[in-house]
Amino acid sequence: MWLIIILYTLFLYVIYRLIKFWIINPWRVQQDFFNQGIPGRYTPIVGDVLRHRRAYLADRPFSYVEETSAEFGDYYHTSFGPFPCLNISDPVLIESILKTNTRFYHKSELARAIAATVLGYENIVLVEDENHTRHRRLLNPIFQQQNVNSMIPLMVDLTSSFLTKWQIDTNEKTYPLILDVSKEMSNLALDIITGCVFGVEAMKDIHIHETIYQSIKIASDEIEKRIHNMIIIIPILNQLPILGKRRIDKCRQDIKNIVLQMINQRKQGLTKATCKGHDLLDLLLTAHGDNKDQEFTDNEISDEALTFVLAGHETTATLMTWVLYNLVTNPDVYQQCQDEVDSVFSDNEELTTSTISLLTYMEAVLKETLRYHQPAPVLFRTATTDNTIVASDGKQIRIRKGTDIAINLNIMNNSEKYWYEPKKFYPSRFLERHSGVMFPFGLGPRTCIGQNFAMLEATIILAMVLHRFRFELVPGQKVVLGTAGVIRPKYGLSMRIWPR
Ligand code: HEM
Repeated sequence: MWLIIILYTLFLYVIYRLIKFWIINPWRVQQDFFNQGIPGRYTPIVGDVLRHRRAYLADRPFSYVEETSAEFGDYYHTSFGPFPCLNISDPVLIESILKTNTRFYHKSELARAIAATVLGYENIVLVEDENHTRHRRLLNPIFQQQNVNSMIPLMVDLTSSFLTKWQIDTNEKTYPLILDVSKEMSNLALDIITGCVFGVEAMKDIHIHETIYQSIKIASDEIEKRIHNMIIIIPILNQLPILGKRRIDKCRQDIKNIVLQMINQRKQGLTKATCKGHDLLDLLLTAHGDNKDQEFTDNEISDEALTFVLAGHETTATLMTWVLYNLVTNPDVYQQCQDEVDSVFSDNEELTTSTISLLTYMEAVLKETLRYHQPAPVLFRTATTDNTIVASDGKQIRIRKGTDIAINLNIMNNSEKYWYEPKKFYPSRFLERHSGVMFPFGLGPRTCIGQNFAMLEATIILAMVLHRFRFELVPGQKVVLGTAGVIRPKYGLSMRIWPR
């Protein structure tokens, strides 16, 4: 009898917790927003998940956010399943969350669930508070401009050997090549980041190369599927070894074993960096800030190395894919960029810090692409404590602990409030005085640590690609923004390519 009562009570308790989690909590948070006069929409249980999904399936993934922002403005509340969310695209609020009040905000459970699937929790992307400060203090020097600049020859070599794959004998009349530049840029960015992190010698080892490449590709595909079927946001279920989780765990373990083996070999002096200065693995092995006791353990080094690869791979590949698209769809811009590249290469010049600094229009093209097709368009945070933030119109917003914040950077990038003719791809705005605001690499203490690296890499790739090849869009294809953390084209991006 007692056993039945206990089981029954337990059952009621579980039901109560579920109702509290799925219905009562989101309702309370959203009701609180309504009471403060903040616009928004409350849909019990599913929240706006179905609206997101409909927009994605209709090949207009951003239409949902665009339409909702147009309806409610620069701050409004919705929920994503059981997660109540304040959506913001107001620069003052963004600065408040990412910079001024950063101690009240952690990475959101959703962002954590996605990143931790492959990276685990002990890496710079996911550690919080003092632990993050320690990681950042040790890692910041690695990405100082002089260290990054010392990798220019390596980036040039890696890009050059990748591009030989596009160079076939012209007599074969096989041109134009028709390639999915989205895939090509993904492979090229992976070559560069793995070469710069682990060294070219290590990546020439077929076993290492295949394990890392295959594991990253399989894990990324599985994660993308788990984002779209929403399994990734469902607590407990997302930990079960089903729906790709087992495959992802295996990839994670395979990469980890290889990276630990590489660290061991580097420590024993069996391998060395192949660039003029140090590669990122060297720099990680010697990172100890002011205090030797603060050095990273091998496990941490392995996690950080993999973090650089994952954080720096698809982001840069996405930027390069959209920059090529923006060039071929804007012939005047393409021509101006091409002229600049040709003038730099005219005297058989090589790419060095000084020749790269001459590519000012190209820099503007890259910046305009970051505005127009921001690779990481939405950042997520969760409030760790009740607090109040103030919007640019002076409105005070009380945020309850546990509320998610979706920072819609792309809405701000495309808003007439901040940009002149935002729907136009117009790189020259970055050569003129402009009052636009954008944060393509985030803001505050968690701003992208690899941004110098990324901009340098993007400039080198674009300069070399334009110097050697000519591009045209394959007509008639469906070019659609995809969303899985970064905005790669959903159906790829086919281009015709000729040597110059
Ligand atoms: C165009 C290329 C890139 C873009 C658009 C980009 C964008 C971003 C953004 C927006 C953040 C902030 C995330 C947040 O606040 O939630 C970030 C963080 C980060 N990025 Fe990048 N990134 C790029 C390339 C790279 C590269 C090449 C690397 C490494 C070599 C890298 C490593 C990181 C790391 C480690 C963090 C976490 C920093 C922290 O939490 O302290 N990123 N990135």
